[in-house]
Amino acid sequence: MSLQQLSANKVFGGQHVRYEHQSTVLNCSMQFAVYLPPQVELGKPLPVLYWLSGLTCNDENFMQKAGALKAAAELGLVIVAPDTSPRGASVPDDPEGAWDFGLGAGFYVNATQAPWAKHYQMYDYVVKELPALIEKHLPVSDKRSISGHSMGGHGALICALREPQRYQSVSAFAPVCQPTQCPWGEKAFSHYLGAERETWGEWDASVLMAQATQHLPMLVDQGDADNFLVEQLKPAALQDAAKRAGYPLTSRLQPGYDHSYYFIASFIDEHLRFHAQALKA
Ligand SMILES: N[C@@H](CCC(=O)N[C@@H](CSC=O)C(=O)NCC(=O)O)C(=O)O
Repeated sequence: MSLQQLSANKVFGGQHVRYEHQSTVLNCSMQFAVYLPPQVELGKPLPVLYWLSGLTCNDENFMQKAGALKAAAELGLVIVAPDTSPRGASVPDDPEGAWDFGLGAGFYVNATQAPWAKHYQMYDYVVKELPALIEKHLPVSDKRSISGHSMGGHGALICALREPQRYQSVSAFAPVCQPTQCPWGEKAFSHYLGAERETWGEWDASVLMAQATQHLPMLVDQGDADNFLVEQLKPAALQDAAKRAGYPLTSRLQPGYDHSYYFIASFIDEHLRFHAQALKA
């Protein structure tokens, strides 16, 4: 597995670098972005925060809009931002070109159904293949945390709940908390996973949390002026599951904030400090 560098920009004393590589699990070429803080110069492997973006995003949205890099530079955190789906002419998309399914909307699950299963294996990509690549080629340690927004918040939660041993902490902005019970999730899961709804629970954070035995530090922020809050996001489902499971969830409702990157930019420093503490413990 090799990496091809696409671009590099100095920022806050570190480097923002974009790479391309051939993904074995996704059967296509993929691009991702990395922020390497100035502390890489000291020669000690650094911990990594994986950021999973939401619907319609690629590796660029977070790096350009979240305002995270100054705090990452101060904290000595590497940030890795993958794309949100497999890409390329051979990858199937929503037949009607809708933005909530297909390209830009991989939902971080491993699809089981044709024609999606050949490429849409985003869970294995972000949990296994990409970290292995990063840890082979970049100056990082195997200390990982994970965060994300909306569809990517769902992704971060399910990665941490399914394989807590791989992460030190997890956080999310406006995550899709119960994808088995909301229109975005029902559309994606019925295509990627098939009609048998009983199989969907293994990809639903609220279901997984109710069964969780290993707990990680978990922080969730949600804006109360988010236009997707009631129909798609359902934070109460996650809060109820946490209560039932005794999971130490910090879930905050932030007054006046919407679903945009302005919301993420307002709280990203707190999330980075939260992860830095867990990664250095
Ligand atoms: N394309 C839609 C809006 C889609 C949208 O709001 N995407 C969010 C994530 S939503 C859940 O996963 C996002 O992060 N967009 C990228 C950005 O840079 O803002 C529309 O046009 O309304």
